[in-house]
Amino acid sequence: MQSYKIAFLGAGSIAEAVIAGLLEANLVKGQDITVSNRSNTDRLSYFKSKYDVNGTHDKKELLRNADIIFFAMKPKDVVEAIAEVKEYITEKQFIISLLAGVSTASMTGLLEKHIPIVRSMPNTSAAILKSATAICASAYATEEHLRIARQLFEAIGSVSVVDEEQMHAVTALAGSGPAYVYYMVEAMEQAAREAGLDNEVAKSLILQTLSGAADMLLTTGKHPAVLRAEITSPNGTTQAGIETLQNNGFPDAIIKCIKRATERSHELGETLQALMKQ
Ligand SMILES: NC(=O)C1=CN([C@@H]2O[C@H](COP(=O)(O)OP(=O)(O)OC[C@H]3O[C@@H](n4cnc5c(N)ncnc54)[C@H](O)[C@@H]3O)[C@@H](O)[C@H]2O)C=CC1
Ligand SMILES: O=C(O)[C@@H]1CCC=N1
Repeated sequence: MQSYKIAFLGAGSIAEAVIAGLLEANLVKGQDITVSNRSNTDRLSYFKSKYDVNGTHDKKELLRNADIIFFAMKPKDVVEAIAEVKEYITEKQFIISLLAGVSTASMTGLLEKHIPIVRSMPNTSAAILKSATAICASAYATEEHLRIARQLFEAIGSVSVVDEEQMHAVTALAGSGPAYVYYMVEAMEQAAREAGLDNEVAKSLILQTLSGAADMLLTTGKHPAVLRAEITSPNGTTQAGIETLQNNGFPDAIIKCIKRATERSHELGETLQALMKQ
């Protein structure tokens, strides 16, 4: 891949996961990445020492040589962030937005110029090259911008190209998705503790079970219901467990969870639009 100078506006969890992944994949050199945040100097020092990237609070300096600018602040902070940097961004650069809920049209409105934007939704598994990322292009992004973004995200996981309206559901499913799995692991660990299992033994059993199940889905191509049936002996332990999940609304809770997170993504975008009208 051609070498690009990359700037990050925001140095939080997702910026770190993406940077760690890009460096691990050897796609970008640390010295070609510059990171900025609102004011936390310790956090920039952490990035510099851990990843050998550049850090600055000087937004002009950050953007001067950047080919690609990652937007990685919270949605509520994007108005202030764009106000601070818009005079330094040119149409020759392009933005990769990681923001949940925020449309490329809103960002273009705030930028007041036709900067190409590729809206993206990775997840924190980017750090180990296992992100499930979806991307879409703004009205001013070309196939070439989409191709470059795709290449970057393919180095750190899988990439799906979607319509922008679908980004809300994508965010609920895959952006937030790892957190739901971690929550389930927390519950499994608690159950193991209550059953008197040694913590280390329980952890090893749970993690191998999860990773084995994910690999079974990936490698066999079988429908999850078929794989589930293969485990469920009539009147056995699995049947008893699954019935308990059903009686406690497990499928319904998961469906509601993803619907509510999708709705929340819409709300984040609407809050920003209301702010822009003020
Ligand atoms: N955490 C996650 O798993 C994922 C988060 N996202 C999106 O990424 C964005 C960041 O999320 P996190 O990393 O979790 O947040 P975070 O709170 O960990 O980091 C936000 C960063 O933005 C910086 N920031 C705030 N205002 C700024 C400004 N005006 N200029 C420059 N930097 C500024 C903060 O100092 C901080 O470094 C959000 O929009 C979120 O929707 C997307 C995919 C996954
Ligand atoms: O919780 C959030 O809003 C962000 C978006 C996807 C993951 N974290």
